[in-house]
Amino acid sequence: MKILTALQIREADQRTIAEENIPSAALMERAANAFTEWFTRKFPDTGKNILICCGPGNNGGDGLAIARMLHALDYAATVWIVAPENKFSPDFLTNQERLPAAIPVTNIKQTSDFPEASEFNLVLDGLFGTGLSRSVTGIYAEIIQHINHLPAQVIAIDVPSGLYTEAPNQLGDAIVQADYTLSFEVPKLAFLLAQNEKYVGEWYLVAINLSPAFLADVTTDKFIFTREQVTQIIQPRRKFSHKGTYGHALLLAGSYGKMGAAALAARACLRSGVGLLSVHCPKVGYTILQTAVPEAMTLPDTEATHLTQLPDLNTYQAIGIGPGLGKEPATRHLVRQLLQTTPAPLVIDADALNIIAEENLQPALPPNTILTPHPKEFERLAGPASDDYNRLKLLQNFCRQYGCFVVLKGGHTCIGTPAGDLYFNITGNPGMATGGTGDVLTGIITALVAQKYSPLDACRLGVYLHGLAGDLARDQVGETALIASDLIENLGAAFRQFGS
Ligand SMILES: NC(=O)C1=CN([C@@H]2O[C@H](COP(=O)(O)OP(=O)(O)OC[C@H]3O[C@@H](n4cnc5c(N)ncnc54)[C@H](O)[C@@H]3O)[C@@H](O)[C@H]2O)[C@@H](O)CC1
Ligand SMILES: Nc1ncnc2c1ncn2[C@@H]1O[C@H](COP(=O)(O)OP(=O)(O)O)[C@@H](O)[C@H]1O
Ligand SMILES: [K+]
Repeated sequence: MKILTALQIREADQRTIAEENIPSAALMERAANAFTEWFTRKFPDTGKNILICCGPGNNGGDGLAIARMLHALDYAATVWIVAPENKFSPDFLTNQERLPAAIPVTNIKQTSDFPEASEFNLVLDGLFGTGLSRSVTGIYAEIIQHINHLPAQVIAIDVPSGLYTEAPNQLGDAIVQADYTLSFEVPKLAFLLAQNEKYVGEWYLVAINLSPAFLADVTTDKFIFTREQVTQIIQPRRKFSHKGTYGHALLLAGSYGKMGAAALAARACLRSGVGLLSVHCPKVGYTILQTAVPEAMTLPDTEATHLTQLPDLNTYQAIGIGPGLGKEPATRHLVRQLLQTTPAPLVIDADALNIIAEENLQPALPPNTILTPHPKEFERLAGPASDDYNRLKLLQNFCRQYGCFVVLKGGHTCIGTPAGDLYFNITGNPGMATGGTGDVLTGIITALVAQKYSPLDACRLGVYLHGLAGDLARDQVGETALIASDLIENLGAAFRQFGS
């Protein structure tokens, strides 16, 4: 699914109106209908007092149409029209004419127009949508502060008012802090970034059937990957296949006190369909791994506490390195050697990433290598980012410069490709913010690479299924008690959703 800019969304609206030969107010009606349908399912209690704040543009027009629809469904709707300049979009005016006289309306042009405090349970924010062109000031900013201080749940129509859809706001900008954002047809980049969490809340998309031809043709470098795409990527196992069909993976992982990371990565790798798995670990890990993961073969290093020597690398289809590795001098040397000599594709995580950053080994990364940093590890590799938008730019530049795939982990994990494209994930939950879940992801992606998925498909499939396993685990134990092993236990159920 493509992530579009505000400008592209405006073009999509216009193309839809032209191709269907409908008035623009009909598209607004469709949007308002879609919003109302979602709203009545989410808030079926018609006893609630609903305030609908409308700005002067089409976002306000949506608000007026929604007010009319909610009124017809017996909800108690009150409208505030905030427009100091008395200039309205044509579709706003159309919907103002259609507003039933029974709905109370207050026109607000200045602070003294503010009504006496009333008791609202819900506020629908229709001040500004994708038409926002500058920071909000004056009476609009006052209204936004007012909304943010009301003890009511706030639902943003299309976009939280005051939030730019694809660029950072200025510090101190007035922005609506929504509990929910219900957006039309396409996701906006702003929704996917941690810095906007308190404005966007939980976000949902509703279809308004924008021109399929336009959506197919429009170009973007930012995407969300969907369940449908995962269905297309995932390969069923074949009847006459054998363990050789699904690849032999090697994991280089673990050090004294961190063998758990190796065990988690190994178990996740096996649960993700790899044919054979070997784990190269320090000698202290031998008994631990043979006991915790009997399905894996164990190749002990000559050194007790950390990895010092590469094993023969010639029998593997994928090599994963990093979980629990430590940063001893001999291990640093091993990482450097691996980058120079690997005959198989690499998946690199954790301390292996830190070693690459500290030793400035980025230029030695073999093409199409997959790196799986969290934001701190990425900062060590690519330098500090001024904000989440800037971090995405650094991500694109890094992937282009070194010809690699980077899985930048977080609430919406983002995969960068050597072509500079970005793919965002929508599965997963905050229960996964716990030690070891990243090691699980390394194991999953290594298994998928060993099974000959392309690097991009291995990343997309791996990240999606990892998050889905987390969501299934949450259904069982909740978010607080969730631990990394729960993800592994739920990988089977995640794969089974795709018949695999
Ligand atoms: N036919 C369409 O174009 C459709 C539009 N839709 C709605 O229309 C919205 C976009 O509407 P508009 O393009 O009218 O824009 P908005 O309603 O977001 O903004 C209205 C106007 O306010 C002005 N403005 C921008 N920033 C301002 C600021 N900081 N202070 C004061 N004034 C400011 C601009 O001139 C802008 O055009 C979408 O978010 C969506 O809610 C939906 O009804 C679907 C159909
Ligand atoms: N709030 C969150 N929502 C969804 N996924 C999350 C969240 N926090 C962390 N995760 C996921 O959990 C994993 C954590 O990995 P990482 O930070 O490397 O932890 P560790 O090294 O301790 O295993 C990543 O895949 C990340 O996307
Ligand atoms: K809005």
